[in-house]
Amino acid sequence: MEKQQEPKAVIVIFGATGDLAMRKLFPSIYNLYYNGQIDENVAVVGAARKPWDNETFREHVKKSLMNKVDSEEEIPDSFLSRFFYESVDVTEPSSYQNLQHLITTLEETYETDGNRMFYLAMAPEFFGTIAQNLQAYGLKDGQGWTRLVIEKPFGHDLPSAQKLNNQVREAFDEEQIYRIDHYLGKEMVQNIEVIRFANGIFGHLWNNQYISNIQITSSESLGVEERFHFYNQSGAVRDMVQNHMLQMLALLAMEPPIKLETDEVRSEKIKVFRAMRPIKPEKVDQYFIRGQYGAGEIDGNPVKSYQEEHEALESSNTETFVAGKILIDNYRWAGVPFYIRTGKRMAEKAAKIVVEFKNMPMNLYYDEKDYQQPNLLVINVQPEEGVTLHLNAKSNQPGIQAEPIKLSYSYNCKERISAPEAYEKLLLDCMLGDATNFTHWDEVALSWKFIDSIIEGWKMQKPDFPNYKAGSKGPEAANQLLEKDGFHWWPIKDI
Ligand SMILES: NC(=O)C1=CN([C@@H]2O[C@H](COP(=O)(O)OP(=O)(O)OC[C@H]3O[C@@H](n4cnc5c(N)ncnc54)[C@H](OP(=O)(O)O)[C@@H]3O)[C@@H](O)[C@H]2O)C=CC1
Ligand SMILES: O=C1O[C@H](COP(=O)(O)O)[C@@H](O)[C@H](O)[C@H]1O
Repeated sequence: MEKQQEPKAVIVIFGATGDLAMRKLFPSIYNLYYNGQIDENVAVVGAARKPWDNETFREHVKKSLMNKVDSEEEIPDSFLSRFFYESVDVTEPSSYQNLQHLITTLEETYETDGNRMFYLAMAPEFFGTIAQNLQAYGLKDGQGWTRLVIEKPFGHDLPSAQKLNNQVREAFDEEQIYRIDHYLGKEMVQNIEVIRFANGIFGHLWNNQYISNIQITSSESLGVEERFHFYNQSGAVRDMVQNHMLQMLALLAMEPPIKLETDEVRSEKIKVFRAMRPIKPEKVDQYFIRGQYGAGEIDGNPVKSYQEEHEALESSNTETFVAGKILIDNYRWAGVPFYIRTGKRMAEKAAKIVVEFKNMPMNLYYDEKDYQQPNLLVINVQPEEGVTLHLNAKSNQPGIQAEPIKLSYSYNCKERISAPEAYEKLLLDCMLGDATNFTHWDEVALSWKFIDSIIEGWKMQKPDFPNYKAGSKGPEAANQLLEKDGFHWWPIKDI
């Protein structure tokens, strides 16, 4: 994979007036600029239908940074002046001709070596059209590299993802396509590989001889907000499990790649997706459970049920919570359940991975009949970023010989500089030609295949929704899923 160390490019953001650009993309570009990771050889073109000019767009970009930067911090003109706006309708050929003209001019001014990044921050129904028009009107054929960043969701199921992929692949090569999964840009998700492959104590124990189960949780306290329309057609399994949760699972389960290179890492992840035991639709209830929140309370404030949030959601059968057990049928993981859990309107906003090690065969310090304290490796993905190792050590309490202790390391406290945001890292990776933390088509296809049969199983029966209270830990069935295997969910707070 060709890599380039000096980020030089014209970045075209389709959907530049939208929510993602405002909340994530502009602040990330600013941080890259502020930290000196991009400089004079980068220009940004915002493209959307609003009839804005450069000045209006620059004001909008400035506004997007206000929540992110110190109130004293002036956004320098040298930063804002590299933002340009082109009013386009992505379905109109003339839009691409105008864009081509602007990009070519900026390439000369900013000496970008003809490199072009097209970021599709638009509704998914436009992904294929834009890719094909970029090719048809010659925007893809610059003098340097051209890369296409595609937001999620990449399809709604395997057939639609396949159709979209065919459209995109008619115009772009796989090497040019950067399918974004922002969890792969998170500091602690990237840390999974380092923890596993740079530490003998974990590397040697990372298998079914020593690990009893692995739990991956991403819980949110927010509801569906303005995205209810999209979310109601998608649900938690498509919105979170098909992508973020399975990507974390793949990083936890994959074999060590022979090198830390894009193709090697991806190929190990793909093997994990191939080894996931398919869930037959008629057996879905044994492996996956779903939930939808009813009214409840979060931080002392009353919260409406999902169905009450908008009239379009009335009597909706869309799940806002999923918990599942995934088995990986290979030599390393046979018999070790990977439990995943994600939901909206839960008590906490947190993402966490807990690796539970098997108990000692004969523990001298804990009576077999009593509750044993297994060793846990906890990877705190967010909001705190860090790792905690749960061990047992001598107790100084009278009558108690051993007690659980924790060794903790928090990244948030490490240095004054905060960890870069996921989007920031991924944008830079794309400019540097590093696709390791983007998903290959085979990963997307295999994960949809796995998810589709779960959804097929769910379609066979009407769910009994709502089945968990907003502000709770999810439906009781999620606890039973683990209890029948002799396990329980580890808490997501204070662990
Ligand atoms: N927002 C988020 O937190 C997340 C979003 N995503 C994904 O990112 C993508 C964008 O999401 P989001 O920003 O929320 O969406 P928004 O609805 O906020 O923005 C959509 C953008 O598309 C533009 N647009 C719509 N139709 C056209 C058209 N025909 N021609 C040109 N521009 C058009 C709109 O601008 P205008 O009206 O001016 O044309 C707007 O800039 C989606 O794929 C979403 O799934 C993924 C993860 C999180
Ligand atoms: O992709 C998505 O992720 C967010 C959760 O991301 P996080 O970084 O805040 O954990 C989720 O809210 C959204 O529904 C989903 O589309």
